[in-house]
Amino acid sequence: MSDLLYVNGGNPLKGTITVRGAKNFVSKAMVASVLGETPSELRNVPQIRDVNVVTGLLELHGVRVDSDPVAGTLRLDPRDVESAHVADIDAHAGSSRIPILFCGPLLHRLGEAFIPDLGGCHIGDRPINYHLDILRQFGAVVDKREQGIHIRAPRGLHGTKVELPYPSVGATEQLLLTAVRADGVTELSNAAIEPEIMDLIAVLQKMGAVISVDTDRVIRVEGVDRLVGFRHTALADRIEAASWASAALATAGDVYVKGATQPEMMTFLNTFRKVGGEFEVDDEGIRFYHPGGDLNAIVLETDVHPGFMTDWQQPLVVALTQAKGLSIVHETVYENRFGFTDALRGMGATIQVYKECLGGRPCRFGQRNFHHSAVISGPTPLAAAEIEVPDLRGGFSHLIAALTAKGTSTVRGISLIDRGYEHFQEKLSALGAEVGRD
Ligand SMILES: CC(=O)N[C@H]1[C@@H](OP(=O)(O)OP(=O)(O)OC[C@H]2O[C@@H](n3ccc(=O)[nH]c3=O)[C@H](O)[C@@H]2O)O[C@H](CO)[C@@H](O)[C@@H]1O
Ligand SMILES: C=C(OP(=O)(O)O)C(=O)O
Repeated sequence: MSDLLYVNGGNPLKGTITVRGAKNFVSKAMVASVLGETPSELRNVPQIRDVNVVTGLLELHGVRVDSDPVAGTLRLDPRDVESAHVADIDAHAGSSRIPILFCGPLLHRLGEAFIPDLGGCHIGDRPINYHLDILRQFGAVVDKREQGIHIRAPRGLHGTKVELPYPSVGATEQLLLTAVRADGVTELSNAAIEPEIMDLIAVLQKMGAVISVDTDRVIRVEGVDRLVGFRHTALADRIEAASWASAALATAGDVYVKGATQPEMMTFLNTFRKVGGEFEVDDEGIRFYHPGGDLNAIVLETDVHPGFMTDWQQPLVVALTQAKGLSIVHETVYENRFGFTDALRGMGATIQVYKECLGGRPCRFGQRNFHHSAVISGPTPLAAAEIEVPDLRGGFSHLIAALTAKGTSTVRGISLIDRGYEHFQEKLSALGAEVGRD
């Protein structure tokens, strides 16, 4: 199928779509299954490319994966991991951020692992130094090689005390997936506590792990000798839900997101309301709509949970181009997440990016050369354009811009969006958008 989408914009998105399990949880739960002695079952799994990539990695390592994509169920049987001969790991290098999380489970199962270079969105340098430091603290020996890292644990893995310099999601997950079967107690200070991490902890607890989370970002894990499989229904994708909410706002539409849940979206909902959007929560999902009249400019800072998620930022910025006045957005999680605004400027948006920390407290990127603050002046009509998708959320943001603009836009590279948005073209059509491929 062509990698280009035609979007005839200018009409409000209206209707109902469904979101399923969170990309940033499902892939980690799939990795956790390797730690079990018996098969696991994961439900509410979306059909997205990251799930396919992790399925490929698991199969490579001898995990049998049976999937019912329509029902959204995965059965993961790790009983043959020890007998797998991994010769072809490069096949999946570069596709996602997940390979690094195989370290702990594979060290426990096999005593060694080869991890290819990571992929994921190009929104900053995205080093893995915290991951490697954590693994070394557990007693692993890490050799950097040309196309990845080779890691071994000749003397086993032992509980340790770690303080993260920054509450990294991936590094917290690395620690959890390694500590659950390490010898002794592990304590992590300054841990990330995103809802997807809490759901991973729930999965590990079902498997037999002993993990406690304090209110001060301290996680304690008591290592156990064996873990079993889990049965679990993935929490909803709060990033996808917020993306559709932003699309509803930018196009002056009305979208009911079935499956969206309030507790994980509290911070987004507060911001959505301040911008002038309205929402109604019920037992099945959340209705997001533009009530008419002007939208309001806001000052916003992205942060780790419970702050405003960085992954919500890019779609919302498109809606802010339609708000009255000057909005300020300070991106404090990634140093390079405003590249997508180039295309918005080309469509008529007034957005300036700055190296300074605007609008709030200074962040890690302040005294350095990163354009990590944006000032958006609106409202500005957007004009149809030819756009190239830069990354997952930036790509969805470009789609929203094309839907907001009158006329026909061409959006290239849309397969990047498949990594995190299930059936997005069908969903757009269900909301009345005029979209098509050659
Ligand atoms: C697959 C997945 O779940 N991806 C999510 C995960 O990414 P990911 O787990 O990669 O993000 P992290 O929370 O680790 O990154 C946060 C910050 O820490 C820095 N850092 C991280 C690790 C490290 O070893 N060294 C280091 O300096 C990063 O460069 C970044 O500036 O959390 C991010 C923050 O909520 C989300 O945007 C991503 O959607
Ligand atoms: C940055 C993202 O994902 P990843 O970490 O998989 O690149 C995202 O989901 O927006």
